[in-house]
Amino acid sequence: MLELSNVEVSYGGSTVVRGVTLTIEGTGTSAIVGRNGMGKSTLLKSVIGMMPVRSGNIIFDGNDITKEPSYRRVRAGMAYVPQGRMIFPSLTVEENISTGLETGRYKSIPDFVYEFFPVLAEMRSRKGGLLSGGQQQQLAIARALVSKPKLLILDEPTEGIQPSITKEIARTLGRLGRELGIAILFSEQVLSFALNLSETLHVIDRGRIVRTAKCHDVDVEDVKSFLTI
Ligand SMILES: Nc1ncnc2c1ncn2[C@@H]1O[C@H](COP(=O)(O)OP(=O)(O)OP(=O)(O)O)[C@@H](O)[C@H]1O
Repeated sequence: MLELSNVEVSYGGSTVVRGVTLTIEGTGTSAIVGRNGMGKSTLLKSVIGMMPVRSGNIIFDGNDITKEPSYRRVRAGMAYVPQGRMIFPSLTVEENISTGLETGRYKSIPDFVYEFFPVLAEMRSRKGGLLSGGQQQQLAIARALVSKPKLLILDEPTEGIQPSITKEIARTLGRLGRELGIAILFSEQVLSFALNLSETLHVIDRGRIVRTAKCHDVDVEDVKSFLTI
């Protein structure tokens, strides 16, 4: 579904993603793990089109989208949940989710969104800024779902969220993948969350993918050595 070949991304003269090549299958869940500042967010931003690539190619669903603007990537079936969630604090839950309807896949919020996130149904009239971190994360995922994505991209979904809630989010994301057939690609620093949710693990270190493994036979100690300072 998604193929990155030799992707390089720079801020000015400083290259932070260095020759990344990876493939994401049409179903299933893949994690990119790495320490702070290793290039996870920058890599995901280049996939959704918020950062231009300096060289390399991105193929999505058989089409070269390397030069396509973000809105076309969303139309083609990608959705993105940014780090820090970026919900609109002064809009209600329902209004926040409705901003995702602009792609036109659904005319109104489909029922399945509230079925996956019942807490959002209870709070649909509450302002987004009054929600807890975990509820805001669910809101950001719900907003991404109404564009009917084939690939859901999440940047550090556990950041700033209590462990008990991250377990619930992992369960819900797993269900979304299985029941709606959405492929999931996310970045993470919390290895337990990544192993719990994903089938394939990629380790990023100083802008390079240094390990790729199926989660069931990953060498956990080896991966941990890239996550600790
Ligand atoms: N807007 C920017 N301008 C210049 N350098 C940047 C910018 N954003 C990120 N960087 C640098 O690029 C490198 C990779 O950052 P990036 O945010 O992609 O890492 P990350 O692995 O997602 O880390 P984090 O967990 O902190 O988000 C870091 O050295 C960072 O300082």
